[in-house]
Order: sequence, then structure tokens, then C-alpha cells
Amino acid sequence: MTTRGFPEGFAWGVATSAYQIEGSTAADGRGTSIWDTFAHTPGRVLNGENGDVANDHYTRYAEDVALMASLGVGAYRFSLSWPRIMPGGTVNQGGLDFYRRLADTLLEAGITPYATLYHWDLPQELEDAGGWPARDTAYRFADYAAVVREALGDRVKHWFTVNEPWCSAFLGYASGDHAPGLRSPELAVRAAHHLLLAHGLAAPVLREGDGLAGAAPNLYAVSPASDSELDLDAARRIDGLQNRFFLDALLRGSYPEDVVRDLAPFGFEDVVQAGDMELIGGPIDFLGVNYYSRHTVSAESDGGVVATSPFASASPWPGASHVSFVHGGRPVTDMGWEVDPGGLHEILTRVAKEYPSVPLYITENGAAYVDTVVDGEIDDHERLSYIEAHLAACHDAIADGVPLKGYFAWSFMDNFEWGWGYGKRFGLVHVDYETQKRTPKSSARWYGQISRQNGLP
Ligand SMILES: CO[C@H](O)c1c[n+]2c([nH]1)[C@H](O)[C@@H](O)[C@H](O)[C@H]2CO
Repeated sequence: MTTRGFPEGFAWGVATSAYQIEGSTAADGRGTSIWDTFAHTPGRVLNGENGDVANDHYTRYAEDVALMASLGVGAYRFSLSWPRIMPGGTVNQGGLDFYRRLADTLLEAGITPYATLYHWDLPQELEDAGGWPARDTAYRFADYAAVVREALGDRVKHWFTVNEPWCSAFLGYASGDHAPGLRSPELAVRAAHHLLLAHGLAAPVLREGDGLAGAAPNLYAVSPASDSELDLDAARRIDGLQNRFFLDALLRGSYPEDVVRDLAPFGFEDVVQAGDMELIGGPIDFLGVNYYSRHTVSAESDGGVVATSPFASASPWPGASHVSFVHGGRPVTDMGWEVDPGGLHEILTRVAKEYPSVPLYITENGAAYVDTVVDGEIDDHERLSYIEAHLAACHDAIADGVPLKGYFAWSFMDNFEWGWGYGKRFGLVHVDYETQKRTPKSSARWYGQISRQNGLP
């Protein structure tokens, strides 16, 4: 019974990413990524865990697609492994063949593929040549996009260029919590621009013919801890670095002046070249929004930090010194992130109201909670409640005029949670890593029902 229906054709999906689930990191010609290197570096991932095997999805993809179909979801957002497709800069047919098989299997099961080209697994040889701080990497990404478009464009019509450039740039090059694990705000601001430039160069390639493309930034609702001038300015800085830097670039083709000013001490002015912003702000068919929580920001430097890895160390916020994050008193997930569905409504209505109109997808939303297997069943009512509350926020946003076209639950199944290893479980489907047994949690069955009925009770 549906009392809160969603628009006809709304895409109900689940999401994953290559390094987090595929395993088979040396199979069929795959090259090394920065996450292979990072995860194999002692002290970078909890318990020294890595993605060498992960969910063994590379060999079990047909089983996983069948499970998706049995649940009733109609769309699947996955990522392509750049080092599997172009190791050492050359096309690897073995890698392309895997994604052709995956796309064909999805289409045969009635599931629409949505492919992300970059979900953090940069080929190591490109990092060795300078990584995202080097402008040339953006052009190599455009070459990769052309190969992907040519090989998979008859099967895949929906493309996301880059997943969360904020994470790749600021966790990868400023705080060092993510691969490649560097701690240089100067490199981070260069990386942020070049990730967006990579999007700007690749989007026209992916949009050729009947291709549809966008990017998938991670956005947070941001609030000051108090209405003091210092806290208000701290919130402005974080909102600028987290949200407006990416939204303005992608949807307006310009960077916000206050953020450019804040980043000037890190050489940001020298990064942007003539023509870049026209490319970055070029036409897209949709924008993905990854949303998990709200930042409540204080100017006091003795507050906490947002847990982005168990080794949270240097700040991922260039130019936002004397900023800390405080809890707003809401319940938190196993990641310590506050549960705030109102923040999702806030972000969606803000993007719809303040930016040029563009169809939106929730490309990631979900929660980690500790799951308990009892007699082979997992009753993950907290995760189910989290998703239900955020879907209700989506429903309200649509009613308020937001052009929301779909929702992808993060994640289809438990997987490698970056610096946290396998200890944080976001999946609708439980994975026993000893046996690779997949077990739908109660949230999976519930979500499948919501998908089939296209609405909430
Ligand atoms: C730090 O919050 C981000 O928006 C964010 C959260 N998440 C992400 N980005 C990534 O896109 C996924 O690969 C993570 O597995 C997922 C869960 O941590």
C-alpha cells in the first residue's frame, strides 16, 4: 500500500564501487591502483585489510545481479576500474570484457546500468607521474572516457564522471586518510581543480549520441554551532569547501569568490587556466548527490573531527583552520555520523532553488550499523529506518518541486569501507567474508518492496 508515491519512472537503485567489491586485483590484465598501494601500506587501513579479494564480485557478478533482480531494484550504480580498463595507459580487452558481461547481465535482468568512471582507484602509474595535482591526469581521464564510451556505450547510457572529487582531493592529498595518502593542502587544491577539469573534459565525450552524463559530488547540510560571528564564518568556510566549490563550478562554471580567497595561500589562483571553467561548467544531463549527514561547525579548535578514517590526522580542510565539528545531539550511525534526513531535504531544495535547473539523483545515501546474524537472518531495523526517513525527505523535496529522478541506496552489499576495512557495514545485503555468502537483510527486502511499489507506505 503506497500513500507516498514517487513519480512515474523514478529510478530505484543500489550502488557500489569497483575497488570496494570486485577483488581479483591482478586478474585478466588489471593494473595497480593507488588504493592497492595504499591498502598494502602498513598503518593505512584498519587491521591491514585490503581489496585483494573483497566481495569477489569480479567472479560472482552474475549471482549478485540475480540477487539484485530478485530484490526488485531497477537500477544499479557501479564504478569502472580505470586500471582494469587501461593499465599503463593501454586498453585491456580483458577488463572491458568484464564490464561488457556485467552490463549485459544487468540489462538481461531488467536492471539499468549507471556507470561511474572514477571512484578513487587511480592507476598507480598516473599517480607516479603526478596524480591529480598534475593537470595531465585530467587529459588521461578524457582518453579513458573515450575508450569506455566506445566499448560500453551501446550498453550503458547513464554515466557519472567522478565520484566525490572532495574526497579524492582533500582526503587523498590534504589529510592523507585516503589514497595516495599525501598531506599537502597545496596539492589538494590542485587535485580538486583537476578532478573537476577531468569531468569537464570527459562529459562531452560521454554525452555523444544518446549518452547521458553528470558528476556525483558529496554534499552536506552545514550549520554553525551558534550564531556567533566566528561560528557563522566557520560554517561559511566549510560550506564553501564542501559544497559551493563543487556546485558553483559544475552548475555555474565559476568558483565562489570567498573560497578562492580562502584557498589563495595554497596557490589556487595558479591552477585555473583559460577555458577550464567553461569546460567544468559545460552541459550535463543530471547531477548526482551523495548525502549522508550534516556538519555542525564551530570556530573553537578543540572540537571533534568528522571520522573519515580510523587514522584521522591532518585536516582535510585547507584554509579552514580553527574549525571543528560538534555533534548536534542527533542519533549517530556506526560511523559516528549524525542521522539528519532534514539535511537531505535542505540540500536538495537548496540546489534546486539556488542553481540552474538540472535533474538530480541521490547517488549515495545509507548507513553503517552493527549487524547481528540470528538464525541466518539480519534484522537491520536502524538501517531500514535511516533509509525510510531519507526517502521521506526525498518525497517531500519532490513535492516542493525538486527534479529528483532516482535514489541509489549505499550500498547494495557490505564492502571494503576504505580506511575502516570491512568493519563498517553499509550493505542492504550482508556478506560473510569467510564464505562469501550473501544474505539479504530486512532492509533489502523492505527496499525492494518500496522499489516495486514506487512509493512509501
Ligand atoms: C564521507 O562521506 C561521503 O559522502 C561518503 C560516504 N561514502 C562515500 N562517500 C563513498 O562514495 C563510498 O565509497 C563509501 O563507501 C561511502 C560510505 O562511507
